[in-house]
Amino acid sequence: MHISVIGSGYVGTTVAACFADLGHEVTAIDIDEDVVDALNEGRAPIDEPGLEELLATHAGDRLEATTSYDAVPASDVTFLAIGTPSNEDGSIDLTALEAAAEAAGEALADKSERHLVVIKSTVTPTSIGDVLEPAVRRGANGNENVEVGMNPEFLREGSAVDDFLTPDKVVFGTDSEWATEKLHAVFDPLLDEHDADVVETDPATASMIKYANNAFLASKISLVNDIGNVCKEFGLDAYEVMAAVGLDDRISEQFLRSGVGWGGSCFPKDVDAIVAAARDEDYDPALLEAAVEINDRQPERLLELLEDHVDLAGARVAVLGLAFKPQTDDIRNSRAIPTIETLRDRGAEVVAYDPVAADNMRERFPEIEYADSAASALEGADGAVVVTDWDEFAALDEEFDAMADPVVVDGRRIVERRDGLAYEGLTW
Ligand SMILES: NC(=O)c1ccc[n+]([C@@H]2O[C@H](COP(=O)([O-])OP(=O)(O)OC[C@H]3O[C@@H](n4cnc5c(N)ncnc54)[C@H](O)[C@@H]3O)[C@@H](O)[C@H]2O)c1
Ligand SMILES: O=c1ccn([C@@H]2O[C@H](COP(=O)(O)OP(=O)(O)O[C@H]3O[C@H](CO)[C@@H](O)[C@H](O)[C@H]3O)[C@@H](O)[C@H]2O)c(=O)[nH]1
Repeated sequence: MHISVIGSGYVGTTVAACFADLGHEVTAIDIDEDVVDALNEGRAPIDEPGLEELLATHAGDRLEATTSYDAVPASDVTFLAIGTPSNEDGSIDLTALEAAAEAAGEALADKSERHLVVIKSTVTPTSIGDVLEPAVRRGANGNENVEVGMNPEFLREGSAVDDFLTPDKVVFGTDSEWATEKLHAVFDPLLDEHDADVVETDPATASMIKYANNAFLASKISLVNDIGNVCKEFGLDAYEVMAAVGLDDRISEQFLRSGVGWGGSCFPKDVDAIVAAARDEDYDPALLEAAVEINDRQPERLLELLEDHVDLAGARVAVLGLAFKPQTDDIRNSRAIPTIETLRDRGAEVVAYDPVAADNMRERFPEIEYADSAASALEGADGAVVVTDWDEFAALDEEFDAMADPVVVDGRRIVERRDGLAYEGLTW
């Protein structure tokens, strides 16, 4: 099958490389020439385990990249994997996706066979019916052969290839049996190798499934953080409590790690977008609003615990971990950002360390100091906070002895407690 994938970011590149690996002929389309050149040379424009190997194997053979939409009508199915960022009020900004949808439609205006355009981006339930399908139809000049469907993506950064190739479920949101069959033809090579549930529904429901999924996971972490804060007040260990709670199959042991909260390019943006979409319909989703509020509060609680030991004004504070989670250099909505902002507001001198994300954070905070190891960040510091659970922080030991005052507040339960170190866990 020939598949065109429009947008070659985290999702588009992973999806294009994996489709090629599953035996499809794939054309990746992006407006960014550097991205297109990288793909054609078999290089990954983003850092994801296993992606470079797939691109090196299939580039120039089953996978080609271009800036031109000419490949769209030549393909059987087109996927749109364009960013859907937030407007100031948290609502979804469809500008880039709408433009790409219209351009895909234009490329299909003269196609005489049926063609399926699949939205892979995360979009609110009314986006397809109100904005994206009309954009495709406008571009296609009313060509009845063009149909629009939805196939949300559940991969995580840092394990994108593996997540895509071994999903728990795939969701097909379509308006016709023909479109559902097309999506089966795309995914059957994957489903032959890997047993996943297939959910067949309409495009709006498929869109909502993606938001419900992310809203549930983000709220699960906020609930765990709320319970964790309560545990801390009672002097109890939230990890011991939640390990037992997670033995209940209805709850599951995953996503029970309490701490400084959730960040990244998806949870904050997607929870904000579905809250804004619900408010637009005159419904206030109280639990989701509370999930955001609890998440916003955790960095403040981290620093309150530090203030029990250190007067922040004039203190030198080491911030360990800048990425929104380990195994990535992505700092988007990292909890390190409000942590550093508040430290600076309170007059602290910040020295930051991350194994890979420091360059990205330097663009956000050029004025703070960046250390090239955790050890040198800790040297002479009056206090330290842990924001990202990088494995290397678990090995820190005598490095704490070089602090002016060995105090650490751990926002991820990664540092080992030991004698001679004033250790505070955020929720334990
Ligand atoms: N990043 C994730 O982990 C993840 C996971 C699941 C779903 N999603 C969703 O998938 C969508 C895409 O996210 P992403 O992280 O891959 O975005 P991204 O910003 O990494 O990539 C988008 C790409 O689209 C390209 N582009 C923009 N306009 C274009 C146009 N008109 N024609 C062709 N290319 C164009 C950009 O140059 C960029 O390379 C979003 O809706 C996101 O919420 C993301
Ligand atoms: O028990 C946990 C698990 C995660 N996190 C935090 O939650 C955030 C998100 O983590 P994760 O879900 O691993 O990363 P993402 O790459 O953002 O993936 C999420 O967002 C994607 C984009 O929508 C979805 O496709 C994925 O299914 C969904 O897990 C990070 O800040 C983590 O530190 C916790 O605090 N505690």
